[in-house]
Amino acid sequence: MADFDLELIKLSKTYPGGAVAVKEFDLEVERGEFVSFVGPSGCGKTTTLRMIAGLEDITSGKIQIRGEDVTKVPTEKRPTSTIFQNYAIFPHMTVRQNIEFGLNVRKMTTNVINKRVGDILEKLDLGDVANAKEESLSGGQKQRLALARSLVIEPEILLLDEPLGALDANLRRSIQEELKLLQRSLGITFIFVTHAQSEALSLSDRIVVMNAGEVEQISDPLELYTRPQTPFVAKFVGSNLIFPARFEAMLDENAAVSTDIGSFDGMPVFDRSSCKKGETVSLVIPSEFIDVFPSEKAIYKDNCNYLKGTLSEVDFVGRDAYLSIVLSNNQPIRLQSDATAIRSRNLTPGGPVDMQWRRQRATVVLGHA
Ligand SMILES: Nc1ncnc2c1ncn2[C@@H]1O[C@H](COP(=O)(O)OP(=O)(O)OP(=O)(O)O)[C@@H](O)[C@H]1O
Repeated sequence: MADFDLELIKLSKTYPGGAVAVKEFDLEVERGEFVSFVGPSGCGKTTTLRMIAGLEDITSGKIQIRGEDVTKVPTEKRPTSTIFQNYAIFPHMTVRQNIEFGLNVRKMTTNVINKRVGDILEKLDLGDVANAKEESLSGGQKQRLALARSLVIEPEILLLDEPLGALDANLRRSIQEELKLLQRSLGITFIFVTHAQSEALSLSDRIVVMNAGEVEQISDPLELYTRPQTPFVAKFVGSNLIFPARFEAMLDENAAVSTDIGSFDGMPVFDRSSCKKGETVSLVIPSEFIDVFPSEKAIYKDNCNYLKGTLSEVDFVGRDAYLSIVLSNNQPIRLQSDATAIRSRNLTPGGPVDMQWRRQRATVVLGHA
């Protein structure tokens, strides 16, 4: 058996009109991984998914599934199944008939069809609505029907294009949990396209961040959130403070940088030996790692960096606090913090504050956002 379930090798797509949608996309996915594609609208997520499904021709590169080159294999012969945002449920058919459809197309025997459909109806808790049509199904049931229809053909890879996009926020959260549990219990590979980075962060084993047809970073959610590799990812994922900076020198493991508002340091995510003094970099600090104190109450520690500012406003929204602060160069920033911690500090709008974070929490990336 091949090592990887799915391999994209320098996969590229230029549409006939000349639009370059995907550029030399390399990816290796292990069996049973949950991998999400995220990125701004038009960055090439759907095009990539459609190329994997065989719904879109590729311009160059290669797609391998379990070690076999499927680049020229027609969509119905690929071991993939796709779920689209609108589910594409046949409205004139019952739930059972919708699920049977793919098996009939594949000319399976009645015995196999009955067994598989019965199993999947039970697994996805659709038995009670087996004879219902789309119009009488809830959003969650439609979503499960779309899953059932895709899973019944026992694909090796399930491709999901914004499958939760049509659901309201509460239903979306509960279906997210179901989806993750189902994926784990089936052990099949999921490739998931979403606009919602929080969804990708909570569901995925790994996330691919795309920008203008190119891969910016492929990481697990924690790494992506805490160690962005590029200014684009720092801006796109999480809530980071990003300061344009110049590289000064390496201090042990950390890179020392200078900015308009002072000198700081952080973990470099570039080749340390090749970065030269004066090089353009950005200092990235996840806002969750920043503590804010009234200036007179700050206790200075060696393993931390500090930044002074003036608090202009605090908003409490449930468990979060949003602090608006103006820095010494008049730059306004906004920080998201824990409401309980902020309440306990008696911060006064208009007063001076000290922001503190552990040096190791900051990341230094090459280039400016
Ligand atoms: N059929 C097409 N013909 C020409 N250009 C296309 C076609 N489909 C997509 N494109 C272009 O290719 C690029 C990538 O589109 P794609 O739909 O893959 O992006 P996406 O990241 O999935 O966007 P969204 O999040 O909005 O769905 C865009 O610039 C888009 O305009």
